[in-house]
Parts: sequence; structure tokens; C-alpha cells
Amino acid sequence: SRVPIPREPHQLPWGCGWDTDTGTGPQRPLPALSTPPRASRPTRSTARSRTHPIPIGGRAPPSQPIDRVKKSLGAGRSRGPFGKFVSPVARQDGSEGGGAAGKPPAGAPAEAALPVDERLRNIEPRMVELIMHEIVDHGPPVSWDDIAGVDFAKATIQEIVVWPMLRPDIFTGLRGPPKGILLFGPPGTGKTLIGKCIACQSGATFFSISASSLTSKWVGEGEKMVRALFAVARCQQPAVIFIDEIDSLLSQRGDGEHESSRRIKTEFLVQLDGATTSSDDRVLVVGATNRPQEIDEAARRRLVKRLYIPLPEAPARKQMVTRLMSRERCRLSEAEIELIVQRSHGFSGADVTQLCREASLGPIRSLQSLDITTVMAEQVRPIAFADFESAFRTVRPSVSTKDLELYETWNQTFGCGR
Ligand SMILES: Nc1ncnc2c1ncn2[C@@H]1O[C@H](COP(=O)(O)OP(=O)(O)OP(=O)(O)O)[C@@H](O)[C@H]1O
Repeated sequence: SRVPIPREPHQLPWGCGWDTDTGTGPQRPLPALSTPPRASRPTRSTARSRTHPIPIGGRAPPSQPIDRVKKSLGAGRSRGPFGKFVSPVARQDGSEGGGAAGKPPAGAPAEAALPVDERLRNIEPRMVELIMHEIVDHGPPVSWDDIAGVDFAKATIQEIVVWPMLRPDIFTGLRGPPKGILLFGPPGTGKTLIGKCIACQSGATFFSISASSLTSKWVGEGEKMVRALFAVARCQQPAVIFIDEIDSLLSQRGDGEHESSRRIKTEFLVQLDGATTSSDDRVLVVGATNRPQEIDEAARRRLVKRLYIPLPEAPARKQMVTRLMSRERCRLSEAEIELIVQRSHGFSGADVTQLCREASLGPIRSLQSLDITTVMAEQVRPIAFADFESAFRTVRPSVSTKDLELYETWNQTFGCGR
């Protein structure tokens, strides 16, 4: 008997299919699609114990009972922000795109049935899987309205990045989009949100990685990882590769620089140059950093648009507080909100969020005499201004004035802001 398709079918990379035995999928769901049953897909558990199930280098995937419903990377995805997905699994006719068209004819050898995208020929399959599972971000979509303030950066990005990605036919030649941009500024000001928003608004796949994990998490493999990341991104274009803490990848070369770090950096620059020279590829690198001054000249030159993402001004802080409080039971007058906004001067967006979180615990703390396990939800009083007053005693701004001066100076020298 056929195992029912999970309620929310997910598109899974090779060898990491939805486990129909346990009904479990990857931690973060991959983009949805519907795929015909494939006899040659391994289960998730078998995938873990093998090098790789796809026929790179002529290795056939293991057989598997036909009654399993499996998902495959790139088969017919067409919805949402991933609508322009290009499958790394080529079709039988040699064109790209998986799905039913890529289904092997009955009895055909598996190698012939599942040719791998040329761009992934030299990439270790387990890295492709890692990227699809751990680096492709599938969280909820982000819109410009979710990001308070930073109007100049938002308008610039819309014009130079999002529109060109949506209309590559109009944005050609001099109007062509940059291949790399840098978002710099204090921590917690929305750089990651912006990166994700770019991907969502331009219908691109969002790859998000922290540069430090390239050196620490994939010890000795960072270089290969960088190559694999760009290769997969090209297969899934339009794509946005968001690299947090990019300074740790592109810091100025020094005598003490570790050999492996040097190799990762060189590979990254090579890949970035590749993205620049291949004008048809729609892969954008968005680097984010809190230490722009540590990025060396060669890298800086390649990240052509360098946008300062500063601390939120009063109207942006007000927007954040109002928005966060609108989702809670709360009793705050307009004047009290204004007071919160004034007193949070110097707070980053993350600090404001933390302040609201802390205040939201006030009503729970005031339940002292009641047993939290039995208390009725209605007995929890609304959040009041007094809760914010207490929260201000524990939540402080995380950015120092001295750091802010550094950002301002760097922005005046290298930034693209006004
Ligand atoms: N401009 C903003 N508008 C709305 N929320 C914001 C904004 N800036 C920060 N936040 C809140 O702070 C959290 C952290 O933001 P984000 O991770 O985008 O900051 P970041 O600049 O990338 O920080 P870091 O430099 O530390 O990586 C967000 O999830 C959001 O809740």
C-alpha cells in the first residue's frame, strides 16, 4: 500500500527525502513541490549512512520499494518566493528542471536517468546536501514592512538589486545589478532581515551562512564548501548568498593568517569574480559585518555597494514597539509609547525587541501567588508601562558611542550612503 504524502510535502535534496516510515522531514522544511513516486530514492536513514545516493561518477542509487513517495530536489517547484527555481537535476532532453519530465523511463539505468547538473559535477554530493539542509533558509518570508527604518538602504536595494533581479531584461549593461553588496553597521540592526527580504522580494533562493562557520564548523573543508555553495546557488538562481560576519572571511591578510583561512578567502574571491564575469548568472552575494574596517581592499572593491545600516531612529523604534505590542495584550497609551521610544535612544533593533520581550514577562512575574501550571490565560494582566520601566533596568543598549563613531567614519570614507 502507498504511504500517504505528508500534509505539507517538501522538496528535499537527494538522499534526504521525507522519511515515510517516521513521517519526519528535515528540521527546516524545504520548498514545496509535488513529485511522482520514485523507485530509486533512498530513505533518510540510508542516506545518512552512505556517501551519496545520486549517480555522480557512475554510482547508481540503491533500489528502494516502489511504494514509497519520495521528493526530489528541483522537481517542478513553482510557488512562492522559490518560483524561479532551476533544478540541479537535468531533464532527459538535457535541459534543466526536474519533475515529471526528469523521470526515468521504466527500466532505464539510473545513471542515465538522473544526470547531475554540469555545474555540480565536481562538487561533493554530501556538500550539496549540507547546503540544501543547513544553508538554504526556509524560514517565514520577510517583507520591507517588517524592517523598521533604514529607508535609504531599502530604497537603494530595491532599485539596484531587487528590480534588476525581477527584470533582468530591462536592467542590462550599465543598469546591470551588482554581484556583491556589503551591509555594515552595529549588531542587531536588521542586516540579516534585509538579506532575507532581498531574497523574498526578488523570488530568489536564500543561502545564509556565517563566515566563521566556514573555518570552524567545516574544519579543513571551508574552501570546498565555498565552491559548492556558489555552484548550488548557480543551479538555484536567482539566488542570494548571505554571508554574516564576512569580515572574518575577508580580513586583511597578515603574516599570522592561517593557511586554511587564506585558501578559503582566495576561493571566495575567485567565486565572486566568477559571479561578476558571468553576467547571465543571477547570484547576488550580500555580506554583512559589524567590523567593516577589517575587510581588505581587494574584497571591498568587489562588494561595490556598501550600505550603512545604522541604529534605528525614534520613528523606527516606535514602529517596532507598536508592532511587537500589537500582537500582545497590552495597555499602553500613545504618550507612554512615546516615552518608551525616547528612553530607548541608542538601542539597536535587537535591543528594542529584547526590551519588549522583557516587559512582556512583567505580567507573568506579577502572578506570584498563583500556580503557573493552573492559572487561566485571562488571569494574566495586560502588559503595562510599569513593565517597561522594570525592563529598562535590565536591558541596556548593546552598542557603544565609540563604536558608532567608527561606523560613521567608515561610512563617510567607503560607504555609499548620503
Ligand atoms: N530594522 C529592524 N526592524 C525590525 N526588527 C529589527 C530591525 N533590526 C533588528 N530587528 C530585530 O532584531 C533581530 C536581529 O536582527 P538581525 O539579525 O537582522 O540583525 P543583524 O544586523 O543581522 O545583527 P548581527 O550583526 O548581530 O548579525 C531581528 O530578528 C528583529 O527582531
